[in-house]
Amino acid sequence: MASDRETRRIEPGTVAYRVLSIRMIWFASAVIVVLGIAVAVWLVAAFGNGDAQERNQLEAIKTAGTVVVGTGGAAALLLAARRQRSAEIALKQKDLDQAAAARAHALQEQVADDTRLDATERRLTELYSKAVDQLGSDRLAVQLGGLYALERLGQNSPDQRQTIVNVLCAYLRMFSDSAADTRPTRDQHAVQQGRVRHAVGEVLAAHLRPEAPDSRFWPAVDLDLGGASLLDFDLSGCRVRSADFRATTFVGIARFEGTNFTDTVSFASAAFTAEADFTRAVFAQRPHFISVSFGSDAVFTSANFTSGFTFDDAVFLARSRFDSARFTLGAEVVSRSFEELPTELTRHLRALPTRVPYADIPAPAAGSVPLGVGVDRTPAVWRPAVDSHFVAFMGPESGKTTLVRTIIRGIVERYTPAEAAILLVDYRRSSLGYVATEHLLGYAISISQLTAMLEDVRESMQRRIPGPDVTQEQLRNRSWWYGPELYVIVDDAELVSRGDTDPFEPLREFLPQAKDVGLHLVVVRSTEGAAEALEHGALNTLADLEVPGIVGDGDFREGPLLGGVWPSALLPGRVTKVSRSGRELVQLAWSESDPLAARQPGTESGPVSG
Ligand SMILES: Nc1ncnc2c1ncn2[C@@H]1O[C@H](COP(=O)(O)OP(=O)(O)OP(=O)(O)O)[C@@H](O)[C@H]1O
Repeated sequence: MASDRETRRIEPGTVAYRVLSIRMIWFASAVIVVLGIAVAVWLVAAFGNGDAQERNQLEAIKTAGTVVVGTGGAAALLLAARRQRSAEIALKQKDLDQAAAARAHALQEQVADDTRLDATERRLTELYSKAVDQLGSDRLAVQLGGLYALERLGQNSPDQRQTIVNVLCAYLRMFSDSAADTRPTRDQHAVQQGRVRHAVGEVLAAHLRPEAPDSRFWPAVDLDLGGASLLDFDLSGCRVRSADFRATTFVGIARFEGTNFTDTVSFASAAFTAEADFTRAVFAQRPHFISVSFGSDAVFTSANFTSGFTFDDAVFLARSRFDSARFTLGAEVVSRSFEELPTELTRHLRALPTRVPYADIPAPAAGSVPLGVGVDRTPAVWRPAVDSHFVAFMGPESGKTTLVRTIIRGIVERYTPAEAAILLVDYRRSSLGYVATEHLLGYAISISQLTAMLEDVRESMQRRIPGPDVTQEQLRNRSWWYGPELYVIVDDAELVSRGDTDPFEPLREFLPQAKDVGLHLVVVRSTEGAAEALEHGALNTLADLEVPGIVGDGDFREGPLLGGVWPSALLPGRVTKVSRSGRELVQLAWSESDPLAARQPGTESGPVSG
């Protein structure tokens, strides 16, 4: 009760009011009843006789009574008004209380939401960390489990997709040794990693295809695969936002058929070891193909370059197809064949003629044997006085014998028989009768002939080894022996050195000191099995000596053969020439197989057999 009398302390915005007590109501009622009885008794006693004066007095009393009643009515009205006001205040207070309760409820919900979000985030982080751990496991099943857990996470949580794609790209970037990727391996760990990488590539592509079923498409994804070695990469039909393939090596066919790049894309310094298929690809921004190397066919048929392109210093080792491709020239969109495009678009694009007649090669410096022409049309040469030996790896029907003949012709044209003697190893007899000059010291078509010849060579080389009495002056002038330099030239070397048999073993010890003894070994062989062959025998010594050579047509799976250069599907005569000074794209010289004697009148002689 005491609290009823107290003025309630209410928050700002609420109204303070005093409550009428029950005791006060009883007291007022009793006073009124007593007052009424007293007035009635007094009226009867004072004015009961009815004369005029008493009537007047009674009237006055009635008036006074009326006034009193009126006052009471007014008081009642006041009370009613007060009651109304308090009811309204109560209503208003109720509203305010309800609003406060609603606010408190909203706050509670917010806290609950935050807690829920925290829990979800924690769960996601746990799942994510676990999946990433699994991906890094040593066991295939665990790795694949981690990969598919990440995929599910991305599928269920759209805001996590880019992060998950980044993780997958980072995983692929861990493998950058493209040479190792081509070597056949029995190492279980490497085989397992290959499977996981393949699966990662498939998961990425599966979520980048707009027509993927069940809302599996992840839009607006950026790819960062710079520097990676990607095996049989297939992004065909995908739509990605930006893509970074700088210095990426594509091992095996790279498929970008119908791929839509909606933002920037760079293939700068990338290497395609096999075919690159960009048929119907769409490039919304200008793609960068600066210094890219297309080891095999580059197909851009019906591709759409909506903002032009940059192919500065790109190297096309094989064919490039741009038929029906669409380019933007200024404001104009054109669809022309690549050859018809203005040079400002194509001026940096390097291409070589498909056939260069030997006679068209500009005369090289003295002592240089011409091989063909480079992209700038300057002669590509072998300088026997500087680099004693030379190796060439080329595919079937790609110009091996033509190269052998070109080298022989270069030697014959530059040196007299007294200066250069040729021992030609030609099991296929492709060049039988080609060297009809005295330069030809021997012509071996079988292992027995070759073995006997090489034994002779070994003996004569032995005699040329500088003895202890050779002076420094003699060493400088190489004047302690006289005779021609010996060029041992081997065509189709894969037929000669097979398995563990290497007939050139007797020459091996002389290869490092070739300049002292005047020995040159030229090995031309098929790219098939070349990586294996480089591990053994004389070829292995030549590889250790980092001799110059060429890598041409062949299966990229052989891996890099010389100076990190891979064989790839190339046109006949097209090769990469490798030397200590770098690599050069070359079209080898073409010439008919007329015997050299026809050009060397007076020096004619029959081929010398074993
Ligand atoms: N430098 C070249 N430029 C253009 N085409 C060439 C060149 N060399 C060879 N070819 C083409 O390749 C064909 C095969 O040439 P070549 O016989 O020299 O190849 P190969 O590799 O020795 O063949 P094989 O595998 O039978 O030994 C030639 O008939 C010619 O059409």
